[in-house]
Amino acid sequence: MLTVRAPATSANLGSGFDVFGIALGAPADIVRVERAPETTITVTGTGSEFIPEDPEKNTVGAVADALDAPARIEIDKGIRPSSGLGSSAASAAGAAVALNELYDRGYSRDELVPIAAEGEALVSGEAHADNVAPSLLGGFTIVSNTDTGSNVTQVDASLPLVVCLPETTVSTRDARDVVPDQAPLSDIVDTVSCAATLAVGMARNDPELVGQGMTDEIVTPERSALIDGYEAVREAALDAGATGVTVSGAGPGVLAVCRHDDQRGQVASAMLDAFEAAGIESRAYQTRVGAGAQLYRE
Ligand SMILES: Nc1ncnc2c1ncn2[C@@H]1O[C@H](COP(=O)(O)OP(=O)(O)OP(=O)(O)O)[C@@H](O)[C@H]1O
Ligand SMILES: N[C@@H](CCO)C(=O)O
Repeated sequence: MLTVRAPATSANLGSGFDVFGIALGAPADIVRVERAPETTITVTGTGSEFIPEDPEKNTVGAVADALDAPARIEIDKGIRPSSGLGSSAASAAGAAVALNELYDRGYSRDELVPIAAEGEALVSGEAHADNVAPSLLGGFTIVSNTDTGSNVTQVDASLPLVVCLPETTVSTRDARDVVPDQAPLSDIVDTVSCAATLAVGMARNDPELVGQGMTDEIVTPERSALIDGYEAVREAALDAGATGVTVSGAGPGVLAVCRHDDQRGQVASAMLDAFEAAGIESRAYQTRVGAGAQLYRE
């Protein structure tokens, strides 16, 4: 049996809607595979009661199909679904790495990105790759769509992070419905400026530049309105020393970038307290930008 640990991810980072993503050190999904005449799936772990085991409906089923790699697949969920932490993408990325190895398909990690994105198409209606790319490659990723597919640029960034996850859910489908079709040119100019600043910050491991570049006035204001307590949590994290705060992926997770590891405790406490003051239970992960999916043999 082959085992893969596939990390959670945070997409968008404010200014990079559908483009930027980072791998998180924690949490993660564990995906185990062994050859079988047809694909079967079992799901255990956090939120597993909301995840279909039917291969036609689970992201890993789409990946097994795309790789023509039928298998008995066990998913142990460490990442709650509809969290904004790339739960569905982590399973897909883990399955892509595991099945590629199991059937000796020989694809590189870059080549597995569009294959794992087939799973995302199944659940959100679009094969967006901004969660599967960092889960496969680790670090900070930039996904761009071209006529011939998608290109991914990756940087091994290293930054201290806090991700605070309220006990509420937001489905990516619903969160995509509130994204505006058009935006004023001045907002687009500001977003490009922020995105460029953030990318340079990642390349330099500079939390000030990354935090500065996490602002966007087009998508995040609409998305954050779906998260009760968001503004208070954001302000609390900034007051506690975070350099930037934004919605993680489609939400409701909230991502904060910190200057150093020791600061994460106070930022996490501030975010938890602000959610609690809004009457919402939450949990916080004190983590860092992490590595991509890791393969183990048992
Ligand atoms: N292996 C899987 N893991 C998690 N969710 C899955 C999986 N397969 C199918 N799903 C479905 O995908 C949906 C969750 O995906 P959704 O995109 O809303 O949230 P997410 O993956 O946490 O992240 P994000 O907001 O970061 O994209 C749920 O309806 C869930 O049942
Ligand atoms: N970029 C996607 C990622 C979902 O995690 C979105 O924000 O809808």
